Amino acid sequence: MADAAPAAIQPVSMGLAATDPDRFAEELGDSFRRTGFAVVADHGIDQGVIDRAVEDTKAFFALPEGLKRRYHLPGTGGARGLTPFGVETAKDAKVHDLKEFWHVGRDLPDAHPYRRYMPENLWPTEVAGFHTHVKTLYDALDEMGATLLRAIARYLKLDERFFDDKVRLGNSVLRLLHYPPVPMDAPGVRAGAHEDINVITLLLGAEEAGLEVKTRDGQWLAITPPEGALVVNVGDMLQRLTNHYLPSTTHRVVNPAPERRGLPRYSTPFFLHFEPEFAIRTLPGCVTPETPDRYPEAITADEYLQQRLREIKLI
Ligand SMILES: O=C(O)CCC(=O)C(=O)O
Ligand SMILES: [Fe+2]
Repeated sequence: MADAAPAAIQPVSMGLAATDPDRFAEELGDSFRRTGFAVVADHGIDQGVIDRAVEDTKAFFALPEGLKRRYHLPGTGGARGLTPFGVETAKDAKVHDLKEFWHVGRDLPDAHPYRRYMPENLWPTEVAGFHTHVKTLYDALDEMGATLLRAIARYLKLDERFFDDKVRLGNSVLRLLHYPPVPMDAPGVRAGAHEDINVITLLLGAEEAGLEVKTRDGQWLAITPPEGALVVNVGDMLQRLTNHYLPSTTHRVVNPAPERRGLPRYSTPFFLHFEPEFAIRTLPGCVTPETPDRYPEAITADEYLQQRLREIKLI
């Protein structure tokens, strides 16, 4: 008999974070522990902030190819500006993903010691509001991420502020993604199966179908968040820190059904990272006789990131 369809991921209400933080931490953490993913309803980020950034994203990607390419800086790992269609390839995949994207990172003063990890942002001058609107969304997601990490710290029985100083100047990146319409004979998928490298990912825009997560028993489960919800998932850095107590699960974006192939898809994952010099060392509370430490060697967040970017052909 075929396996039963896996149960959809139940939304967790962000409102609980203020009224009942223990329950919020429990519901969020249990969802992560089961699937590596959580769906967060009523997240409180102003819809206008999201809409303005998404409109400007659409306007940028509608520009002529030659103009857009002026914002591609080869050899920088795609950390800022445009990564054109046909570059990113999921680890071990044979064909590239069907997407192009723009990366925005943290703004730091010129003389800041972390500037060697976080180059200056690029801003397209062709779309008037882009800089202000996209930066506003970056800041909102940065703050939301810190709030979610307090709940995760609570779930892990750490001091609630454990993550605060480890992510305050994190090398976090907002990715504005455009998946163009998919021709019937296109090789590959919008985004091949992969795990995220970072600590947690906050994803807006997954209401348009396509995102799927691999369950423990190997089935693909469609993520179908209610309108306006935020999808959050555990990345490899948090998986490593927690000795796999919180799993970083494989996910992908499949091509649309034939009747929807003519439509583009836009989404905006925020990859929340640690500060580059933070040493990722297994949390003692996540090591037991049954689950010995998988990572006796610590690694800095930046070293780990560089290793992984090589694997996905971004550097
Ligand atoms: O577009 C999406 O819904 C997910 C994108 C994703 O998984 C990624 O860019 O890492
Ligand atoms: Fe991803």
